[in-house]
Amino acid sequence: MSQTIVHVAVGVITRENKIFLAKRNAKQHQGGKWEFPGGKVEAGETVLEALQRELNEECGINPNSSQELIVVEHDYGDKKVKLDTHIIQDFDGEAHGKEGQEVAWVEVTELDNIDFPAANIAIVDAVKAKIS
Ligand SMILES: Nc1nc2c([nH]c(=O)n2[C@@H]2O[C@H](COP(=O)(O)OP(=O)(O)OP(=O)(O)O)[C@@H](O)[C@H]2O)c(=O)[nH]1
Ligand SMILES: [Mg+2]
Repeated sequence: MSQTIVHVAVGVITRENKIFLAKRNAKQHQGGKWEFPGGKVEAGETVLEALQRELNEECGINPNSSQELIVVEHDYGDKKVKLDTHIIQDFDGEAHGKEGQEVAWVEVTELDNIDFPAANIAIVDAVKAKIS
């Protein structure tokens, strides 16, 4: 049976060679793993609108600009996702776990040691190539 692809806006929030990560709630898909904040693009929304909304809801920041980084499609078996990933260097507000989630600022060089969902391997490679 063919599955719908879930379109996700993902934000790589960065400052001084560090990246802001959040831990996924145990009950969520890929629960307990670390993620780049973001979420599903809703009907009638552009990716950038979804990115703005999700980063505000989840981390309390408002991006002033963003750059496209990579689009990753991945099939988890139980779910197919398309991660539309953007780098955010310029933002207002102090990034924090607004929904009570665990968060961390991690050096780019440490990203290889983080427990991410499988789809994120390609994102991490793109981040390392772009920021060092
Ligand atoms: N935000 C985010 N989602 C990711 C990443 N990697 C990855 O595979 N995903 C997958 O993308 C899908 C959608 O993301 P999400 O669960 O954050 O969506 P959302 O904020 O709208 O959540 P909700 O459904 O709990 O309201 C999930 O299946 C999640 O496992 C990542 O780095 N960041
Ligand atoms: Mg989310």
